[in-house]
Amino acid sequence: MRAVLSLGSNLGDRLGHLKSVVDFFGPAVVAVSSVYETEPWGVEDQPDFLNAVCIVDDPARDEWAWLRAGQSLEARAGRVREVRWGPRTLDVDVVTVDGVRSDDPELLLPHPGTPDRASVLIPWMEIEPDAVLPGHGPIRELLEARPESDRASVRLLQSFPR
Ligand SMILES: Nc1ncnc2c1ncn2[C@@H]1O[C@H](COP(=O)(O)OP(=O)(O)OP(=O)(O)O)[C@@H](O)[C@H]1O
Ligand SMILES: Nc1nc2c(c(=O)[nH]1)N=C(CO)CN2
Repeated sequence: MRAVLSLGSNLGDRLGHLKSVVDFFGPAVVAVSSVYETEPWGVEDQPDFLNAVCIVDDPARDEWAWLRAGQSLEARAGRVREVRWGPRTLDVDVVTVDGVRSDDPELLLPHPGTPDRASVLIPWMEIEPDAVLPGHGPIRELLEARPESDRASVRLLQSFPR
């Protein structure tokens, strides 16, 4: 199935952690955004994040397989689970998988944070400007609804290293 993944890191080798995901999924990666440096939301007293979005497609992987793969990459990056919205070496969020809707707390789809997060919407817009978030509408409109201060907290850093 086709999935939109949001990647984030604000500890250690931030760029290397994002790159590890794209390297791992290899030919399943359909598109990757640039890398953005973003001010932290949620817990604000923590280092800036690097964020990117990648689109992956693999007929052998369903939404659960994408979640588990992301979690194993987080573990490999040495991620320790501590504070909600706190600092992390690698965060892989499953944003959407085709049109799947899920209210299982282990796998909420679409990811409920998406409509509010310029750090996801801006990189996603870069690679899929006409995307629609199931149940929420066009991401272009979701982004336009964000306050300017929010959009300004997401800054283009560099193209994705491949
Ligand atoms: N769409 C999803 N993508 C990734 N994890 C999800 C999703 N829906 C639910 N989860 C669950 O969320 C938990 C991980 O939460 P985590 O600690 O990464 O939250 P967070 O990144 O701090 O906050 P947020 O989920 O708001 O970004 C995991 O147990 C996972 O099963
Ligand atoms: N800018 C930004 N802020 C965050 C992020 C993130 O990926 N980017 N992830 C968090 C963990 O849930 C908490 N805060």
